Amino acid sequence: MSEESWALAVDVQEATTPCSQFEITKKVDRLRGPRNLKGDINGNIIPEKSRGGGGGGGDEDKIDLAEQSLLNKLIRRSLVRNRNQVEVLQRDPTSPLYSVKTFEELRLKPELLKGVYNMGFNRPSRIQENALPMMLAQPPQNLIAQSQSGTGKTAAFSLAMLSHANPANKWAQCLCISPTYELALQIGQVIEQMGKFCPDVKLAYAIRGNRMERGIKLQEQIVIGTPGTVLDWCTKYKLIDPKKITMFVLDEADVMIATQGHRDQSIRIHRQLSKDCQMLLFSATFEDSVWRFAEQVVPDPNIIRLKREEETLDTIKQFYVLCKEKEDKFTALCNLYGSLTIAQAVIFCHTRKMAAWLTAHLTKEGHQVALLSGEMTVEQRAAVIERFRNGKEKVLVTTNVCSRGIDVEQVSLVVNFDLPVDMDGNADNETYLHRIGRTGRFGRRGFAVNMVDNKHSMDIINQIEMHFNRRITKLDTSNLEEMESLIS
Ligand SMILES: Nc1ncnc2c1ncn2[C@@H]1O[C@H](COP(=O)(O)OP(=O)(O)OP(=O)(O)O)[C@@H](O)[C@H]1O
Repeated sequence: MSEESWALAVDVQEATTPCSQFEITKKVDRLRGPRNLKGDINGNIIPEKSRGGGGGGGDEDKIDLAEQSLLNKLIRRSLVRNRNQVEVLQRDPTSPLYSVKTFEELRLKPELLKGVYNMGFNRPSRIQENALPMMLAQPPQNLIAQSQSGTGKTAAFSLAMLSHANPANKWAQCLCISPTYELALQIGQVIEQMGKFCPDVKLAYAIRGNRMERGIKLQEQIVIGTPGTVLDWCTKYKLIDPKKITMFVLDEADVMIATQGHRDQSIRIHRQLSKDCQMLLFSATFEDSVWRFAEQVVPDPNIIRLKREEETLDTIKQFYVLCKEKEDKFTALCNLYGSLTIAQAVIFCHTRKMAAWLTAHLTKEGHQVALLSGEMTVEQRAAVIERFRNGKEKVLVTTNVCSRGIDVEQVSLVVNFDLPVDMDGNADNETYLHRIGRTGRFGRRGFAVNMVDNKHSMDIINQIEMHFNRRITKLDTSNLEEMESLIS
């Protein structure tokens, strides 16, 4: 079928049997069974291990778990919203369950409390309410805590380590391992900031490049590092006596086990610790593999979980536009943009090449455009997102690489210049949800426009419609009146 005729066929089909296709695909979807959607209204980047960005095409961006995590940290300004209840599973269900509503209730050292308030924290976050009393309890309790990125885990264990460290003892007492150099530095910054008024508590970084003399003993009470270097410091250089570590923190367990060699190194470090050492493990996700690892590292754990908030398409109007080729998509995009009052828009392309092409053309048309793609460093990506967030550019063109990284409340339009597909070329519903889920946040109305340029992409739209059971309406961007009446 030629492009003209398939577009016509779609028109005819829509005009005559408006719901039939919708119904059929719905049935197919039911047969396929439910899919595992991990919603996140906060725009967190979620591991996409199983996906390669979809559908072939050469230069699509791949996403690295540790990079995602770092990007989240770099662009996050505050706690993410989560209205779900925290689930607590106590090791000893008969012991009373403590939770705190204020930092004062934790009876912290005044200098530490000052550091917490100095960071602008007024009250504990949802996960901190339960995790902090458990981490600070006497006798020490082991903990496995899972909640999405941005809910306050790092701040919680930083506070626990600062509270636990005894400045009178000049040896390493708290050991924290993190999957990468950059992530370790980020944690270190939190500890330094929070411990600003506790000058006697010192921090050492066990990361590559930080060369130490063999045989001397570390004087610092807190050590943060990556598994390889920490292992060297414990075994080869003997800078740390693992038996004197009384608090062990394993951060980002999901990222850790996804990184080659880190799982085994973490277990080797763990084996050297004393049986009485308090074990704390944190993870943003909790697949079976993470859980199995957690159980190995944390005996007799208390477990705290905060489920993600489900993302919803309820407040989002979804459309598709029939186009012939990329130039046509571009014209449709310009029509759309010219006729609507749009605060800010995010446009998703499948490949870097397409994103670069679109950015160049939009810029030529006089739009202020930001481009985000995989060849940039994480810091560059964070800077682009920051500029966009501050309204320096009104349009952000991007590939899958940050489909979940941007948390910009003023985005009212998301355009799928290329539709999200999985490696088999089928609709990638999860990515679709995350892309357009960033409009219409917190009860605001948002619009999503999908560019459809062949029969296959029309099939994808149908698959998405059925999956979410939400209508995606055809939009004619050359008909201003129709467009205004639909998008209002
Ligand atoms: N009690 C609090 N009150 C206000 N802000 C907080 C509080 N706890 C943490 N924050 C802030 O919220 C943001 C997220 O916190 P934090 O980094 O601890 O979360 P996280 O769950 O470890 O996420 P990630 O793994 O992505 O770092 C940070 O900007 C942090 O400064």
